[in-house]
Amino acid sequence: MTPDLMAAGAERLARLQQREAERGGSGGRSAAYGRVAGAEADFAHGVALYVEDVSVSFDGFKALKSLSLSIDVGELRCIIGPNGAGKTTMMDCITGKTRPDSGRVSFGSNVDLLRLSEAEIAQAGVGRKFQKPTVYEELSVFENLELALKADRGVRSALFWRLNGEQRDRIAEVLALIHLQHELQRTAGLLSHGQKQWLEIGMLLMQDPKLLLLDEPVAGMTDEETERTAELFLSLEGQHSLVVVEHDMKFVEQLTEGRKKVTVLHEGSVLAEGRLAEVQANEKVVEVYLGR
Ligand SMILES: Nc1ncnc2c1ncn2[C@@H]1O[C@H](COP(=O)(O)OP(=O)(O)OP(=O)(O)O)[C@@H](O)[C@H]1O
Repeated sequence: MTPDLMAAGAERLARLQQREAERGGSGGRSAAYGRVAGAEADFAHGVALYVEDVSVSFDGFKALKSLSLSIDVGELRCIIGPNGAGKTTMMDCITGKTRPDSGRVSFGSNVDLLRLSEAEIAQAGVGRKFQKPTVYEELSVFENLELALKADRGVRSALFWRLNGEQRDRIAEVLALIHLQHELQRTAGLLSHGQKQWLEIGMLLMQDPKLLLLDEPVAGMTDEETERTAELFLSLEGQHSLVVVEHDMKFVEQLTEGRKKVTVLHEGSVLAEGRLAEVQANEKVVEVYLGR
């Protein structure tokens, strides 16, 4: 990128941040990208996330009932289940959007996520991707990734802040991972739906989250985009723990490669866990999915 383009980008970035500051901050949006020291998780036991005995009610309706599951460091876990099973509520509890009535949610063996705010949870290294892409449409692909690095800086320091070589390398690496290396100057609003989803995942990756929660990431994607997304997630496995909530069974099949564990949620708790073929043959699971 030329110095002119960079200066123009920085100005637009500053205007955008100014507008957000005037609106009272971007809340969860910037919170999702800032990273602070303080809540360092301990992964020595090989577990990235523990959800233990979590229950949530909404006006007496039990959305989660003693839900327990754990995700290993570097694991890619698909969570499936019919509509209303509690998948989104579970993610909301992990990310601090919903407070459970009881139970425990811990990041690594030591960070009690129930005591942290949504912003602190993001800062501790838990990234969340909602179903709808939420990139900054008026900024370029590059600027979106740059912003993901700068989000924890004030407007003035963001304006005068320049990327160092390592950060440029990281952006280049992420651009290649999300297949947008040839689109870096393209305005994000002009990208396809699938490309916007990848860009948002790229923005999360800029903060190097230990745990990534992805809610129906391939909804609305073409078959080719879905395939590429599976490749992307498989390439992230090992370096990050990924929890993927998905209804698209072909995609789940690609991700699990015939051997990984899948969790089936139903009526707020775990109905079955095991390899995809095993849970698909499970009578209770078949019953729940009957007619789907
Ligand atoms: N804020 C809320 N107030 C009342 N009920 C809620 C609230 N949020 C979720 N529910 C209910 O809790 C249950 C679980 O919802 P949730 O969205 O977690 O399911 P889900 O598995 O994500 O479903 P889907 O696959 O359709 O997204 C549903 O019956 C839903 O109607």
